[in-house]
Amino acid sequence: MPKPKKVCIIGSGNWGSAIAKIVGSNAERLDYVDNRITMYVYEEMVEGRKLTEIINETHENVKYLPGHKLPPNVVAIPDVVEAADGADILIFVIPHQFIRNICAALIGRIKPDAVGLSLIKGFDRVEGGAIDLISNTISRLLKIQVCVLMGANLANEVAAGMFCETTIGCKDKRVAPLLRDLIQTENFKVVVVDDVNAVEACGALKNIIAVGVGFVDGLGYGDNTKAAVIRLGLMEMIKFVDIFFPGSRLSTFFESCGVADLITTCFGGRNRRVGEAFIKTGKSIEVLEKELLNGQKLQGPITAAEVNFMLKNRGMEARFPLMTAVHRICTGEMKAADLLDHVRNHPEHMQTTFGRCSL
Ligand SMILES: NC(=O)C1=CN([C@@H]2O[C@H](COP(=O)(O)OP(=O)(O)OC[C@H]3O[C@@H](n4cnc5c(N)ncnc54)[C@H](O)[C@@H]3O)[C@@H](O)[C@H]2O)C=CC1
Ligand SMILES: O=C(CO)COP(=O)(O)O
Repeated sequence: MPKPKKVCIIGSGNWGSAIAKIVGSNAERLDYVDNRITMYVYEEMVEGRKLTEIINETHENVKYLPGHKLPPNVVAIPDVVEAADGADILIFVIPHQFIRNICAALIGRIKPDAVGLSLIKGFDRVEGGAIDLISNTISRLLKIQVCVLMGANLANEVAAGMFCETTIGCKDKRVAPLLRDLIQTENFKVVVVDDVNAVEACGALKNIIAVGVGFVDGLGYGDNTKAAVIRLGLMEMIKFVDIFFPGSRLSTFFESCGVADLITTCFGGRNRRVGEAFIKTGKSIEVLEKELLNGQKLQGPITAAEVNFMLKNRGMEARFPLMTAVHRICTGEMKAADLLDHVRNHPEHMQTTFGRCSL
């Protein structure tokens, strides 16, 4: 009988805690998974007590997922090396800006045959004026295989057990069922596809579009305008994947990680909410993140900056007017009121089978 697989969750924010609830309870019934799930918690004081102590005593992440009990087999650990010690499966779920520091601490300290599963949405700036997928960065630094999980998964709804779907991107046919069964529940349905790059790129890019949709809401435009911006955003996502991840499949956009995640984030996500508040209050993104999110981190504006970094370096900003406008509005380079002018002549509007009217 092989030894049960040890699982470590690296991250304990809103999504990290929701996924800990699922993985902890699945571990209790799966005989090939070790019952003890370790969860790395970035230590902080909450009302005079350490967050790890609160989680381990009350089984609730009172700061990032209040109102939901974690299974008692989920153990909060403030040291990432200790949490990951001996783990066969490492679930990465931290805001993407912290991934390099976390990996730096783990280099040479994890099992060489461990498998990673990244739930992280964002990109990493790399040499040559480019950006890379977070899973590639983890894989490169830690020298392990890294699969991804992305989907229309607002954490609070998942934690409440409301039905949704998700997408795992995994090329390894032996690993895929293991990850699926570790994550899947009656109300959290997993579809596995092997188009890993597209799955992850969708998850990262939709956060930029959601910020733009927040601007649309803040400016008081209607639902038709919102739908247009979502559609143009989707077309830019497809074009981005087509250019930078050739060989990806269009069908992946119809999985939960694609259109569905774009829709849910553009209606119920933090990026949309902060985008709207940015317009209505005139405060900076950084200030609003602090004021509205109670320690949770916004991914859209920094992802917009990462994408723009590469598009600018390659002279491709004009091909992605919506993503470019979102970045420029966030940084104050462009007035939000000019958003629609920027997308009115979107390349998508030039795609017509008919030529100019000659009547
Ligand atoms: N919240 C959601 O509904 C969903 C989030 N995601 C993605 O999951 C990833 C993680 O997001 P959440 O769990 O929502 O986190 P969060 O935004 O709720 O919480 C922030 C987390 O970062 C930690 N942190 C703060 N400073 C840190 C540092 N210097 N080093 C390491 N950790 C630090 C905090 O302790 C906290 O756990 C992101 O990429 C996000 O886009 C994906 C799907 C759903
Ligand atoms: O990724 C998400 C839902 O799948 C959450 O989006 P927000 O970060 O905008 O809340």
